[in-house]
Parts: sequence; C-alpha cells; structure tokens
Amino acid sequence: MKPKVYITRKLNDRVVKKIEEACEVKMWEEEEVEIPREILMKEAQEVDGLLCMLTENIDDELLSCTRNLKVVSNMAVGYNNIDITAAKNRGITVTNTPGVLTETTADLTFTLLMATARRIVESSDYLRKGKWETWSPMQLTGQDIHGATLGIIGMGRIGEAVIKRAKGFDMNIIYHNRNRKYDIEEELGVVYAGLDELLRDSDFACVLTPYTSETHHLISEREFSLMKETSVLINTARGGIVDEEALYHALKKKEIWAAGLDVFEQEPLPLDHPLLALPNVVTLPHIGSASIQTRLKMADLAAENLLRAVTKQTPEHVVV
Ligand SMILES: O=CC(=O)O
Repeated sequence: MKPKVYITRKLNDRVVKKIEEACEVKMWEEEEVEIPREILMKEAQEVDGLLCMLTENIDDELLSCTRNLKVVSNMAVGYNNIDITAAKNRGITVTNTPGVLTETTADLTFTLLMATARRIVESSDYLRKGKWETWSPMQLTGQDIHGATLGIIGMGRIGEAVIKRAKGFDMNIIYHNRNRKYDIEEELGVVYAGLDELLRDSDFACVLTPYTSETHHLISEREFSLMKETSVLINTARGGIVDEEALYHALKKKEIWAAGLDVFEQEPLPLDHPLLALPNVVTLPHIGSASIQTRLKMADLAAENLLRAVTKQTPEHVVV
C-alpha cells in the first residue's frame, strides 16, 4: 500500500505528479486561501506525511491527533510554525528547504534596503498622486547606501549572501551572531560586534536571525534607543524578532529614520496596523523567497524531503 500524504496548499502539477508516483495524495486545492484548522486536523489524522507551508501551525495539539505521521515537510527554511520538541517526542521527522532560497532572499533583502533608504515607494506614490510639481533640492531625499555601515544580525547563509551584495556598494560590514564565524570574517573581511555595539554603529541594521524563544523581541525599546537617528531597520526574517509596538514608537519619536519590513508579528498584516500609517516604513507581504525559480525549487525540495521520509530514507534537510 502506498503511503498517504496531505499537501496543505495547491502546488504545481509537476511536483504533485512526482509525489503521486510513490504516494496516495490529497491536497488543499486553494492557492490564496489557508486551509482551515479543523480540516487540517482531520486530514492529518491518518496520513504518513504532511507537506505544509509556514502558514500552518503544526503544534502539539495537531500532532497528538495523528496516528501514522512520520514526517512534516515544511516548504520554508524557517520552521517556527512547527513545535519541534513535540514532533521529536513523537518520533516525527521535520524537514525544511534551506539553500535553494538563499540568493533570492538576499536579493529581496537588498532590494528592500535600497527601497527604504531611497524612499522608492513613497516617491512613486508622490508622482502617481500628482504631487510632483517641481524639482527641488531636498525633495524626497534619502540615505546613501554606498559607504554606509551595514550591521547583520544573524550570520547564516542569507547573511553571507547579503554581504556579497553589500560589498558591491562599498559598505562597511559588521555582524552579530550567537557564535563568531571566524572563517567568514577572514573570507569576506567583516567584523564581529556585540549586539549593542552593532546597533550603535550601523546605518542599516538587518535582521536575519531565526525566530526562537531566545530571539523573540530581540529588537525592542532599549535596542531602538541605541540606534542612530539616521538609521534604517530591515527585517526579512520573522516578524516576532522585532517588537512592532516599540518599532512604531521609535519611528514616531524619530529615534530611527525608517524601516523596511517583509515580515510581521501577525501575517497577513491588518490594514489598520499603525505601521501602515507611517510614510517611512516600506512593507512587503512576506515575499523574501518569491521568485518563480526559487519557489519551484522549494516545492521540489519539500517534495523530495517528504518522499524520502515516507519511503524510509533519510531526507537531505532534517531539522529533527
Ligand atoms: O520565510 C520564508 C522561509 O522561511 O522560507
């Protein structure tokens, strides 16, 4: 009998066909609508494998309803949506999709940094709203990117890829990480800093650390008070790492100059969120890895991880 799997969002036919060669597949057929919790709970009960998105909360309650589940294959590199300890205690493998999205997410991180520094969205709206009546010396002036100091908080694969882009702009690069990365310091000529020192010295502070209980609200009121009035915060990691209320106040009080955010504490971001009322915040709907090529590679890798686990082989990217 073929293993049973459930896919929590419509994936492209090619990937689904590949999974169907080895498995009995059911899928939530919607692309833009999340699977309701009660349907997911029901579908997860009998399956051997679950291929899910970062939008699904795979918690202890859900895992406790499953009878045959062997693997949760997350189509994302971040896995804060999954209770890793609960999965481990039940002997359920959890996999993710690192590597394939590194360069694409670094592209978006740098795009967001540049868009925020040079007020690109605000300037485009200015023109479209008919406000452009003349050229004037200080109109829509932003911050220079070239020669500025970039502080990277969380030095993993994406951080390294961002550094390579920043070097093309002659930026000075400092980083903070739980463990120092001497090889990267040597290879890329970047300098380690304590978090407070990094916040004090950076013109652009870029959050790229995983979201865990230790990094929850890592950047909050105290941290914003250390930053320069001209500095820009960029977050393309997870919303919960930055205390959004503190960020709002820091921007209002002009403790920092602007923020570029691809991720939020609550996603989708409610339209009445106070951050959306500020002109110096660039907001994106969690599109870090959203290139056609990369999203297809992520789906392939999530499928490969799932197939390996349900056919008793070791997947390439095991979290636990
Ligand atoms: O945010 C996206 C991911 O973790 O892959």
